[in-house]
Amino acid sequence: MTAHSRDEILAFGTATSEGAATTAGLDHWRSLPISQAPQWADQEDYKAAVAELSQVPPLVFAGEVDVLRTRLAEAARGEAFVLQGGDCAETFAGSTANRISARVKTILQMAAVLTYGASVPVVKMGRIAGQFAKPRSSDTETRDGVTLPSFRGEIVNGYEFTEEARRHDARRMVQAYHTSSSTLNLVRAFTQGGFADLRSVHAWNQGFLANPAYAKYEEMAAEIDRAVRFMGAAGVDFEAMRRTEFYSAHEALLLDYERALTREDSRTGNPYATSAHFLWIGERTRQVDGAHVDFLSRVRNPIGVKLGPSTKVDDVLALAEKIDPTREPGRLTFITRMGAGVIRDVLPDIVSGVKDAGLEPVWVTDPMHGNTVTAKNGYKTRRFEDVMDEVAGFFDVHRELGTHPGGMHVELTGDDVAECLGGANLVDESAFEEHYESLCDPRLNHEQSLEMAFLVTEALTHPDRRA
Ligand SMILES: O=C[C@H](O)[C@H](O)COP(=O)(O)O
Ligand SMILES: C=C(OP(=O)(O)O)C(=O)O
Ligand SMILES: [Mn+2]
Repeated sequence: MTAHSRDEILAFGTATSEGAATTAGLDHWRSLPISQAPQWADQEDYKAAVAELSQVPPLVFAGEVDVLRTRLAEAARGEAFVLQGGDCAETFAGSTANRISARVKTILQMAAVLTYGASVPVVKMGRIAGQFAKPRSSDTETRDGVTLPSFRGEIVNGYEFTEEARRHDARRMVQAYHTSSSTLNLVRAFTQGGFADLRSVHAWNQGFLANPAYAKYEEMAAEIDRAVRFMGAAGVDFEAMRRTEFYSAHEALLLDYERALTREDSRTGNPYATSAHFLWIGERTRQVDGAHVDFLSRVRNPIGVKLGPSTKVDDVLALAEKIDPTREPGRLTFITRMGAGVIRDVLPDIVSGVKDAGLEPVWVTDPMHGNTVTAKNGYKTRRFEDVMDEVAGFFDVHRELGTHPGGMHVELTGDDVAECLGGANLVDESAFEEHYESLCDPRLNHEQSLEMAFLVTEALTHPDRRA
């Protein structure tokens, strides 16, 4: 996140539909078909929550959001690489200092590997400080003959399998806001207060050096240390290295929440979603005439859209026309999540259709969501080799078409969990019982995340070799 002026902070007003012309359509989504919306149990609680959220301070500022758009424009041109990472579903209880710092540190380490190894600036973004709402394949879940509403993320209901916990409780939106606020406060402190200093690159390593990814990281950190000492001796001013830009992002699934946190930038009259810098539209809610696409087309934040294996080129062009009619650099990111088995077959038509239409979005790979399988013992999991194969397919397709592989979007944690199978320090199913913590999708653990960063660096520096 970048420094912002006092004027910018004061520049937000509550975005009312009666305001400037640009904010007039902010409630149009309410008249459109909507997927994955909760059914709030208590209307009074709902009204009170929305009223409260309409008055709270913004979590992010217009100036920061505008800078991020320019960074994404660089990634679209192939001048930077985007790294988005974090939980599938954040939790209130998991939003502790230790866990947040482990996640931020993991992203910083991966970014250091990419920046140092591939000499490319990395746009760092967390699925953090707001990633609380989950779309589900099924509205209900059945256990031992009992059927209850599915868990939809802690902003909607609780994970516990009881009728009370699974009720859609609008007061949770307020708790999600406050948890996002304290999380982002810590992220800002870490990334602006010296924790992200590249001179700490060594101190971020936390694992046993016998594990290959940690050993490799240690080697790289020693090289960076040497380079830093050399630059220091040569009189380089390190002040800029103490801080790093770090952006927040989540799926903009819960439109009640997003609408209530939208504010008008009084400098321009433009509406900004202030819940996060970057918002994306999920695979299940990207209908071009639906509520989510309509609402997000009206805020100034850079917008991502997930694209799954059934995506048609015409849908993609229609989404681009609706969300980015003026073709503003950095406005639009397509996050492809095809599945390792089909990416080489389905991605080329989409990318070439977009290229032929003269568009230049950021192309990001999400190698997680097309590769989910159920393990023999019932856990949702992903194989590290499938994840890496999708990344390799993504690089292959963009290399063949002459387009830019602009970044990756990964579900990961800084903790030593066992949720995804494989990796150099082999995780197998027997570890799930004790070390599977995710309430939704399986994440790469800390070591698997680092391993991925090394493999992707290789793909960026030697495009002829496989990731
Ligand atoms: O990230 C989210 C999941 O992929 C999504 O919630 C679907 O999961 P489900 O099939 O378990 O509902
Ligand atoms: C639900 C998610 O992804 P997708 O919309 O791609 O399925 C997610 O990112 O957690
Ligand atoms: Mn997920």
